[in-house]
Amino acid sequence: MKIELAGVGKRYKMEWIMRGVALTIHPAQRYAITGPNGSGKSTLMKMLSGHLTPSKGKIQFTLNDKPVPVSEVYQHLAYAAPYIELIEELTLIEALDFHQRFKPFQGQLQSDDIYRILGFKKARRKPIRNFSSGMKQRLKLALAILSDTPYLLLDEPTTNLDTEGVQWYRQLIEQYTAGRTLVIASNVEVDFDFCEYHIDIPQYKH
Ligand SMILES: Nc1ncnc2c1ncn2[C@@H]1O[C@H](COP(=O)(O)OP(=O)(O)OP(=O)(O)O)[C@@H](O)[C@H]1O
Repeated sequence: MKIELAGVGKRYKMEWIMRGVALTIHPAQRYAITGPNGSGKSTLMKMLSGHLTPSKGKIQFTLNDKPVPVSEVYQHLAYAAPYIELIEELTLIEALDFHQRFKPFQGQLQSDDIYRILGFKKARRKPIRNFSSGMKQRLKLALAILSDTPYLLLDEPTTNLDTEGVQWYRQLIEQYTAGRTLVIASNVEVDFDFCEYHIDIPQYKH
């Protein structure tokens, strides 16, 4: 996926969160969006996902040299973020089945492989509402990273993860993101230090 932003700005009421964003996210490259709390990382991620319309300027999505209408971007996208909730009523088995109906997993990955990758096989019949916050975060990340989509957005990926969880996240990135367009919003180096490009939000504040 290629994403081109021209003169993009976002305003909530009278406050401009960002202005004059001109950048191109190139296919199969990895980008980090950085900036202090409240600077607008999530706002930019939501615009990059097609879920939020800019107040000013234009965003164009292109896949394999064909334009993608903003209403269809979600079909090519996997997105994990604190504000995108899991369905808490489902058990893990049900959540994986439900997810696969809309977004198949990569290659030959079956539910059994996903349990193994997640590392909590015993929780298969547990409702997600009873998962710990770290387990929920692992599940969110696995659903997004293991999906077979060309475009992947991760907002604050290591929230609630312990040291082992952070290493687990980095290994998933290494194994399952080759050839995909990856954008990570975070303030924690370990989340994004492997990204080729860094986009610092404060530069768009003026
Ligand atoms: N729906 C909304 N209505 C009004 N203001 C909003 C809305 N969403 C975000 N904002 C404001 O936009 C600014 C940027 O918020 P955003 O969540 O994008 O920042 P962030 O860089 O992701 O922050 P954090 O690191 O704390 O997650 C904040 O001042 C926030 O209050």
